[in-house]
Amino acid sequence: MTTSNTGTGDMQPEVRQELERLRDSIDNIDAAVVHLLAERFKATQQVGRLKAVHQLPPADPGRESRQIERLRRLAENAKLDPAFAEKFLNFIIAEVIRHHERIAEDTANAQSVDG
Ligand SMILES: C=C(O[C@@H]1C=C(C(=O)O)C=C[C@H]1O)C(=O)O
Repeated sequence: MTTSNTGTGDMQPEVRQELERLRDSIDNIDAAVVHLLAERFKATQQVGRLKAVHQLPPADPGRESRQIERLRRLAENAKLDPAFAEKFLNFIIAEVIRHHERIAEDTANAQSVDG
């Protein structure tokens, strides 16, 4: 067992209060991020269905490059590490492309069953 302080038990009341205030703010921001991501995925699911019906490819590398450039610029202006912003967007886009591949597969299977 270590002696390091990992909890909030033995903290001065002012420090505890400030920590709670900051953590409340972090919780609100995390909730906003989840809601924004949910909205983004709702929109990308619609793009996925549109692409599947019109037999367009799941990924669009040109669009992705433009988004990454734009997000890096926004990050720099907001004093956020642009490399982190790029990694974060790439992580989300990879998940979206997986969804689009699945939608394309399901759509193709449904069309072959329908004849
Ligand atoms: C949502 C799209 O599909 C893919 C996912 C993207 C995204 O999550 O922003 C961007 C380009 C595509 O690779 C799209 O083509 O707009």
